[in-house]
Amino acid sequence: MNQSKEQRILNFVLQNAVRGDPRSVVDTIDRYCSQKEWAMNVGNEKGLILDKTVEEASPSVALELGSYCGYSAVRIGRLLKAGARLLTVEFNPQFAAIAKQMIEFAGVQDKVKLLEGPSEEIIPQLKKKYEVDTLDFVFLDHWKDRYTPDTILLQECNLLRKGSVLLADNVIFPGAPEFLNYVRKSPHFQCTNYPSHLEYMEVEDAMEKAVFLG
Ligand SMILES: O=C(NCCCCc1cc2cnccc2s1)c1cc(-c2ccc(F)cc2)cc(O)c1O
Ligand SMILES: [Mg+2]
Repeated sequence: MNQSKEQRILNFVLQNAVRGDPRSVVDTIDRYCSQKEWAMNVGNEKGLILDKTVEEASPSVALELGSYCGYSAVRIGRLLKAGARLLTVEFNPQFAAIAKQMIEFAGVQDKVKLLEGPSEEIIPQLKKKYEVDTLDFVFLDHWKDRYTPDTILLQECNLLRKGSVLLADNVIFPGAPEFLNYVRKSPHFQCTNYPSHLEYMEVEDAMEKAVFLG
């Protein structure tokens, strides 16, 4: 049975990156996906916006929706302070298996926990099953039409506190127009747009930061 693209990306990392070195894992994935096969990692240009937002938020508890191969989970995990943790959610079992191995190879498995399942099932379990009080940082990178319902669900589940930072990928391409409309019109969010480009391409894209005001 021939390999999936995601398996080829993981194998390239296992053979070319340095075990326990998150930076080398991130750089190696970017090298493969810019030179060999495009893949929907957040990439290095938007990755720098992600880095700055995470460093500014300095989260104790972070959530990622959409793990894919684990690129942004490793990118976020490497920046977390001692004792801080990232919960990353993936619903595709094949992608989840790749992401788990990527996270372990990078050496961030003590800070990053991968949860398998759809976001609308996992989010309501975060408080009781995963011992979350509130989320300091949320990276939205899953189905673009789930950004808005899941942002509403996070509020309904009392998972956001004054100052919680949401960062959404792909608000221009593939696009999340309904999410932009929702957070920019809501009195409960302070929004900032970060123009960028689609990973590994010269196509316009952007990230949107939405800070919860309580
Ligand atoms: O779809 C994208 N990401 C979501 C896929 C994961 C689905 C999930 C649903 C779900 C539900 N619950 C929990 C976890 C999860 S994970 C995506 C797509 C492109 C793209 C694709 C074609 C193209 F030509 C140009 C860009 C670029 C990107 O940066 C993306 O992020
Ligand atoms: Mg994305």
